[in-house]
Amino acid sequence: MKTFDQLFAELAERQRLRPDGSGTVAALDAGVHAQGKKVVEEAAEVWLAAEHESAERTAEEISQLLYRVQVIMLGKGIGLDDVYRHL
Ligand SMILES: N=c1c2ncn([C@@H]3O[C@H](COP(=O)(O)OP(=O)(O)OP(=O)(O)O)[C@@H](O)[C@H]3O)c2ncn1[C@@H]1O[C@H](COP(=O)(O)O)[C@@H](O)[C@H]1O
Repeated sequence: MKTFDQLFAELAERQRLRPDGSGTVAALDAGVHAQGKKVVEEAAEVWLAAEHESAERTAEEISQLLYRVQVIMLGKGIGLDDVYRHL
């Protein structure tokens, strides 16, 4: 189990070290257009799961959405504090 902040730190490390086989590195290299499509896709899956599936399945989709949002943040050079100060 990990928190939003812990995942972000892990992904930032992937961005820095670029280990072979990292899906995050591939997603960052794919660019903002592909990253944005993934955010929209996962957001739609959250909505559909919330309407038609269990809370557990919905939570799983939400975790994937959070991951995709973090990829966008890293690609754009946005840190956690840049977002949190708007909350
Ligand atoms: N939390 C996630 C995570 N959530 C979602 N995903 C990616 O999103 C995919 C699921 O999304 P889709 O529904 O679009 O599935 P898909 O279309 O079959 O997948 P793709 O073909 O798009 O990869 C997963 O297969 C992963 O590729 C994630 N990939 C990685 N992480 C975590 O990120 C960290 C770093 O991962 P790597 O960079 O791969 O080492 C690790 O702790 C991982 O657990």
